[in-house]
Amino acid sequence: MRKLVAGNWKMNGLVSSQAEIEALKGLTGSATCDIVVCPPFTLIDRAVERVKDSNLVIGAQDCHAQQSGAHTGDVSAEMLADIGARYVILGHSERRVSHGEDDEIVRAKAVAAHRGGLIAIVCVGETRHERDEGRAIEVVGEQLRESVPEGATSANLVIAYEPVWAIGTGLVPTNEQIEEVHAAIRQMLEERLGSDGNSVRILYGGSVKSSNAEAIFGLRNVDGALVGGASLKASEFAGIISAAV
Ligand SMILES: O=C[C@H](O)COP(=O)(O)O
Repeated sequence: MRKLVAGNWKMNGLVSSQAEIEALKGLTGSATCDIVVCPPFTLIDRAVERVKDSNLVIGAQDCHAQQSGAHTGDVSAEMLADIGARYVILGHSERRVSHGEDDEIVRAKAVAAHRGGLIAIVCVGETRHERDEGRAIEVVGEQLRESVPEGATSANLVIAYEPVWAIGTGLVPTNEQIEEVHAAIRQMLEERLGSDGNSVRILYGGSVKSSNAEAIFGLRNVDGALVGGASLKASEFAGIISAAV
């Protein structure tokens, strides 16, 4: 399966940061994977213009479940599609924790993403405590079952497995731990989507760097990465992308 490497800039980036996208274009012209950059809302419009005629596409980090209405401060999937975004990250643990987003909200947002024509990158992952209790697969399974909407297909859905304890910490699960969870996700996707579940890309996220990317991409059922901090610097992100063969 062709790999997908997505960069989540989180709440980072000013207009001047567009230079990183320009640099990334120059460094990834011969990449053999799909590449998505998800800057903050404020930069999406400009970023879409920048990546025209390149192999980069632009995504967003969230969307509202409704198409329009009295939702101060929110942005709909249709608005994102309207300015050229192609993907949207949903259910990131930073939103599940600090914005109280539960699986039902994530599912409603995924429905909205599909309605708006966006590809939803749905994030799942256990906390340290849940892993220590031996509940990682149970927790991820529950999130997956409840967050993935009817109508999901390999064309409009990507799953990102992000153990909460590995995000921004420099800690990475063992190869066995990653393979075990990704295999469980694959099985659940097959049960849910039939043979098409085999074609849904499952990304790993959490402290991915150019120095560990090759090993992670070599694991079974790892179809790419969702990269946070290391996506902010074009040269480092390009190093990850070049490992995704
Ligand atoms: O969305 C990306 C993840 O939260 C991973 O972040 P990180 O690469 O900084 O650990």
